[in-house]
Amino acid sequence: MTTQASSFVELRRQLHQIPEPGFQEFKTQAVLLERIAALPQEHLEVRTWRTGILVRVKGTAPRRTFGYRADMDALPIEENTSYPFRSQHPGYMHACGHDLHMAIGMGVLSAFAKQPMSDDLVLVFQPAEEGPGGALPMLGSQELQGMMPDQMVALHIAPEYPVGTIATKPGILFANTSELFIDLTGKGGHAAFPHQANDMVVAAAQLVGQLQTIVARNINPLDSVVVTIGKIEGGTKQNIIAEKARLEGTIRTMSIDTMRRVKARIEALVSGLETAFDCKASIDYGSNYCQVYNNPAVTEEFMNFVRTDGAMNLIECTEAMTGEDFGYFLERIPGFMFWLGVDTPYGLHHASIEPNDQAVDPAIEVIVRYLRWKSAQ
Ligand SMILES: CC(=O)N[C@@H](CCC[C@H](N)C(=O)O)C(=O)O
Repeated sequence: MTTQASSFVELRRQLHQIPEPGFQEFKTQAVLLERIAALPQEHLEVRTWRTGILVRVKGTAPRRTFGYRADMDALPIEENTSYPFRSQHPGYMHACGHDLHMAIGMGVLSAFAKQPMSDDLVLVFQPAEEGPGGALPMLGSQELQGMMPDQMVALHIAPEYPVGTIATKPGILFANTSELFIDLTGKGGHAAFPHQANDMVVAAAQLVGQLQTIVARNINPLDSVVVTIGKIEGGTKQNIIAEKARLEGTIRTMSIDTMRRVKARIEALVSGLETAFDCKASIDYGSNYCQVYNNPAVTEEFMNFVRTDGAMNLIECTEAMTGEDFGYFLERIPGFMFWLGVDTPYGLHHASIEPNDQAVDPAIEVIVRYLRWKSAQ
């Protein structure tokens, strides 16, 4: 879609071309800061935190602070879209919609910079959502102190819904997550003498199969768990037995208790593998995100607002096994996250995902109307 782009759609397309991984969003930060500098400055207070940005828009008679968060980082994916504005950074792509999230955030910020509401607004541009997680350290930062919102909102694009759709629910929306890194060390050797070596490619292959038994055999079928291995590395050449292998994955659960159970099973299987293959194994759980829990009262109020407002179609959705470190904001601050329809056949994290950015302007407008309405309460 390249017809008649609004200023915020243009921004989305500009950001789409410069995808950067977590805590390396330098160009992204510079583009956003330049846009912020072009806004009327009299009500703004701008701070940076690492590669993130915090902007307070002072209200006309503030009683509260409303927060809006947009994440900034991209994924290590080689883009395969038909976009004329595709990624200029080989091996990186905005495949999770953070380019749209930031453009919508900038639209919300622009509206209030030009015409503040009575309460304060804090726009949070947050790095490193895909990993290692920017929300938790940002929440503990000096820069956010004194700007802490009383209520938080964020959105995530949803490929499966048409443009003009908002989907959310009270209570749990996204899962608890834990990254998973398993390193295996055996004994390398000549491909022709397997009895003199200890092959970590075979061990890794077995472990991938065994890990699938956790969901199938150890978890109550009425509970929901994901164990995904997204990457395997091992060996150096086709005729050398691999001394080392590494598995990288993620665990998703609906409760902390189940997360503990899954990790205990992984540890038991890995320990068994060490015995079975006479190898050494180590497990690293990387970064962990808490669930995204939508405050029921605030979410229901928002859902009623969207129904009454009538500009967008509201769907009460079910929870998903996605993760989001926005959960850490919601752990401390009442608020909610919602899905925004962008109507594309490819899913999140797919190299061919082409979110329809005609969703950007209606999203800005509904969020601005909602915040003005809330501030008038
Ligand atoms: C919305 C979304 O896709 N979020 C990511 C969050 C990743 C968390 C962490 N790096 C992990 O992989 O566990 C997701 O994959 O759900």
